[in-house]
Amino acid sequence: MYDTEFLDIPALRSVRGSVRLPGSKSISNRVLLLAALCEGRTVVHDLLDSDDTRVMLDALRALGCGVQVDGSRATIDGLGNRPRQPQAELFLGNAGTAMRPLTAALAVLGGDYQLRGIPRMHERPIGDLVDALRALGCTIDYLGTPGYPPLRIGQPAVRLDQPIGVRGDVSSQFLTALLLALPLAASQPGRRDVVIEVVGELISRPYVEITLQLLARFGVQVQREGWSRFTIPQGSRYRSPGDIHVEADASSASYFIAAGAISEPGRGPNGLKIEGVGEQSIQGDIRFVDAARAMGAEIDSGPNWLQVRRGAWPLKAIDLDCNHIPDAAMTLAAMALYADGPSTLRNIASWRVKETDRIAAMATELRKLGAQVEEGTDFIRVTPPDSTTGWRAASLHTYDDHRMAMCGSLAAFNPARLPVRIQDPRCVGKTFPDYFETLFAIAEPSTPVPVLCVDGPTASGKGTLAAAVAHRLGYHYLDSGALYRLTGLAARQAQLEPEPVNEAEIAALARQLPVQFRADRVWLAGEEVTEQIRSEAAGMDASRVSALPSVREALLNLQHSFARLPGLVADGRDMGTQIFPFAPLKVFLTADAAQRADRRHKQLISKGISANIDSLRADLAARDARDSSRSVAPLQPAQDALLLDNSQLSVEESVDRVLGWWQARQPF
Ligand SMILES: Nc1ncnc2c1ncn2[C@@H]1O[C@H](COP(=O)(O)OP(=O)(O)O)[C@@H](O)[C@H]1O
Ligand SMILES: Nc1ccn([C@@H]2O[C@H](COP(=O)(O)OP(=O)(O)O)[C@@H](O)[C@H]2O)c(=O)n1
Repeated sequence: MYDTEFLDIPALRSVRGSVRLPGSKSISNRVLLLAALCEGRTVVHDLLDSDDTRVMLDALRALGCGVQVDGSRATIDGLGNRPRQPQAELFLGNAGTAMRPLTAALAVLGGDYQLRGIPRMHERPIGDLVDALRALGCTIDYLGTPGYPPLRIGQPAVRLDQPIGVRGDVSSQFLTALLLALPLAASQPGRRDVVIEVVGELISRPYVEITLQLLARFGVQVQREGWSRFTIPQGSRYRSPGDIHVEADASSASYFIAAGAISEPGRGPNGLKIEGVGEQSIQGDIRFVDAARAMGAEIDSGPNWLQVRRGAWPLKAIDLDCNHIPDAAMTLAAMALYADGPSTLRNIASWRVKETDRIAAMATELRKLGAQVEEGTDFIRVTPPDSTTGWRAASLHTYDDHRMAMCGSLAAFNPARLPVRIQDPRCVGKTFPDYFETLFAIAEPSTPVPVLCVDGPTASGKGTLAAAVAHRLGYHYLDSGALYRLTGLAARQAQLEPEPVNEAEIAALARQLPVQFRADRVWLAGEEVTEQIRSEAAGMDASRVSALPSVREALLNLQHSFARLPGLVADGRDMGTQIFPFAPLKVFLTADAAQRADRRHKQLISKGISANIDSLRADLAARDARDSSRSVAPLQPAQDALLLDNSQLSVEESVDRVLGWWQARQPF
């Protein structure tokens, strides 16, 4: 997951290959609650690991439920009809799929519970559900603004003699919450059928369909008359299905369906394969497939997969009632940027009470990209930017809304080849923590991947600066010196002196270097050598092998392979002059020699490596001299490099200076 302030996505041309998507949020949280409410053990497979599922798991633990998570598998030991903790304070973040059903279930079961969330959760209405539960005899108090969380739940005196009325036109989650909670009441001895009547027209019906299907998997068959009356038969009781698999998230699939539909056709005919969900999915958002087809996408499907490629181009504008796919419809708004005219998405009033006011947010952000957008209480109309002159490079605000961030990324496929900035990219953690990594793994950029080079003499602080800048930008990091250090070590291990007589053999080793970088650690042929290559002796060997032209040549492809989406910060001696000559920013970092020797001395001592300051100064001078005077790729600033002498600067000041230069080169 990108935990950066923003993420700059270079212009993208196409997607190809295959993606496996994380489990559905709606199914994951429903299944977790159902598993907690029944007796016995349920093993949940392919569970989504995200902010919203984590708050649900934490809540279930707080209620005394047995919860064990191992990767994407969770083992839940259910509570039966009674939480083991009669009193608890639950923090539910911004997860509507946790807040609403837990409110209903706990209100029916009774106890002393407080349910809270982040500030936005306290602005998301819950009054209709509370009204329905109070009419049923539940005790619920508002702890803040009436009609909104936080809530306090007490002991109920449940009455089932009347049908329970609930509004269906604000959020279908209220009905879902009652459907999940009321089997607990129906299972009590002597109780009667429980009848729920929906007041107003029910929106987002497919989500209710998911609820009904999952209730059936857990042993409760709800009878439904149209979409207005639901009966839970007397004596209904939750029974664990034992094992249950969560489908991949159909809403998450929508971004990749869209990407496949707008992706330039590649060399191969097949487009993008999406695994984990097929057209027969129980999730309502799978109907996004029809909308995408209407816009021109070519989509094939099998039992658990979709295959997408571009069909009509530009896409065909649509005018669609999106009530049945409220979440995935946001993706259509992004696809509308590539259509042949204005597209109108109707019946989407529920967007206004989601993670943010999504109609207003979408209108504001799409306008930044150059689209004309008209919004009403329950519709949005998007007129795309002119494909040759209308696009703008934009920094998109994401409103702590995962879908705004994922939709925004689709603007990177713009024909003007402009990058797009996604602010606060970590908000995708709500449903799809690795969304951007997944996108980058299958996307091809339409312009070279941006590279920021930091070159300079030994111990000037290149590695420190480059790694920090990479971290702040969410970019990959290449420590090219480590490759020469590794080559030096490989030569030693092969009993080869780092001398010109052995040049061909050392170059052969460098070409096949069995190296792996993971987190901050380095492996050579399966052996961890992170510390070993940091000694001054290893540095000296590196300097010697690096003077051999065929060794430099042999390491070229490996270095280029680090330039991957979304970008790279590379440090070394010749990043800007030889390896990435077209890099948009090159920094030549220096500090005076005494300072550098002193820094290196402190650095080695702090790592527990003994060092002598005098010999360090001498080594440093020798290395500077060799690196600067060698015939190939001598250490020197690129013509277009910016010089930074950090003798008097702290690390943070150097990082801020370089980020400032980088920002000045961005179009937003
Ligand atoms: N601007 C700076 N001010 C003070 N110390 C620094 C600065 N930059 C780096 N250092 C320290 O100097 C040492 C050498 O830095 P390093 O990044 O390993 O250099 P290089 O990669 O150029 O050999 C490290 O201990 C680092 O913390
Ligand atoms: N791009 C690069 C990086 C390192 N090198 C060589 O590899 C040696 C070790 O590089 P390094 O960056 O790890 O060294 P320090 O700057 O940390 O001392 C340097 O002394 C250079 O001779 C190079 O020639 N070209």
